[in-house]
Amino acid sequence: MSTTTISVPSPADFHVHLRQGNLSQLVTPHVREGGFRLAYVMPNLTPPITTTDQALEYKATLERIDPETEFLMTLYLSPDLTPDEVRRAKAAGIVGVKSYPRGVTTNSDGGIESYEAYYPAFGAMQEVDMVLNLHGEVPSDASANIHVINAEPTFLPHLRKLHAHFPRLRIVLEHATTRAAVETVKSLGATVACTITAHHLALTVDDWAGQSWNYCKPIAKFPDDREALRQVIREGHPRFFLGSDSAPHPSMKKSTSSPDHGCAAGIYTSPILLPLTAHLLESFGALDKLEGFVSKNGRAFYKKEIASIDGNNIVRLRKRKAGVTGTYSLKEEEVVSFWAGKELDWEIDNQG
Ligand SMILES: O=C1C[C@@H](C(=O)O)NC(=O)N1
Repeated sequence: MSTTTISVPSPADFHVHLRQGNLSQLVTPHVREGGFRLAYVMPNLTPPITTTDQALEYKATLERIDPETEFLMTLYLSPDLTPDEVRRAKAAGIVGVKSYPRGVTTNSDGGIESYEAYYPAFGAMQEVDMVLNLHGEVPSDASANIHVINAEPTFLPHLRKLHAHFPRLRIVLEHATTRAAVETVKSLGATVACTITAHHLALTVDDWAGQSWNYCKPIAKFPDDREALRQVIREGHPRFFLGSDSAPHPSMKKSTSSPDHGCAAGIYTSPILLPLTAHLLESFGALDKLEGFVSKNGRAFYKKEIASIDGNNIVRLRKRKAGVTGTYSLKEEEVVSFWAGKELDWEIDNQG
């Protein structure tokens, strides 16, 4: 690998929010502009995507916006997900089901309150080989001393239990932020994997306390937790891969300048994702793991290996400092990218 250019075969973002309406028109092309060829699309729209028909309609809309990106669709876990609906979804090419515990993040009001209630659906998913994507936090509960800092470690027993009950069900713990989560996933079998975001490789608590643009769920944790995320990438562990959780929100909803609304959880990385990931991996000595982290590992877990490697699906990065564009807008929509105003050491050279 040269130190001035890197070629990555068909990068895949295994966790991204592409929204709806004008916001979707604005952000969907950024997946490709940010260097990615495949988007694993989250279903937390309003209303959420809970049925096969809704997911297919959403997919068609995204394909109209960008016909060249491959969109893999998910359903939002809800009582609509009967075993029959699982089989229908599988037959229609839907890849996964995303579980949001109630109230932990954006559009999770319809989220779940018990995993056991969904055991029949999980059994059907195991049978037909669909993937279960877990937002790995439990809701805050002052009476049990559960809060945003310990919500992920407190969730991990649920992951262990689900894997024990459904050992052949492919499960992804999404956007891990703690050493405890990394160690738990490593200790489990080949059917359990884990996504890591780019922003959690950069941030710790000090970066979001008082800085609403860096607020997301799960929140970035302590330096030692961030080090565990970096270390597992340095090791090249095959069950850990990129899922950006790129989550655009209108600027007004990220700003704390008005007292009548809180700050939306979500960090927007799509437009700069591949250069940002290369920049971060290089900063902690893992640039040689870039291909595994952004392409091979996730593709192997999802059984979406690249059919043939040719110029069309190679994305090249070159080492050159480039400023991060701050604001993107379309009609009345405006979003601001992570690291706006900063510099990255890598930029996309050409796209096939
Ligand atoms: O899990 C999530 C959801 C996402 C969103 O905005 O949809 N934002 C987040 O920060 N985390």
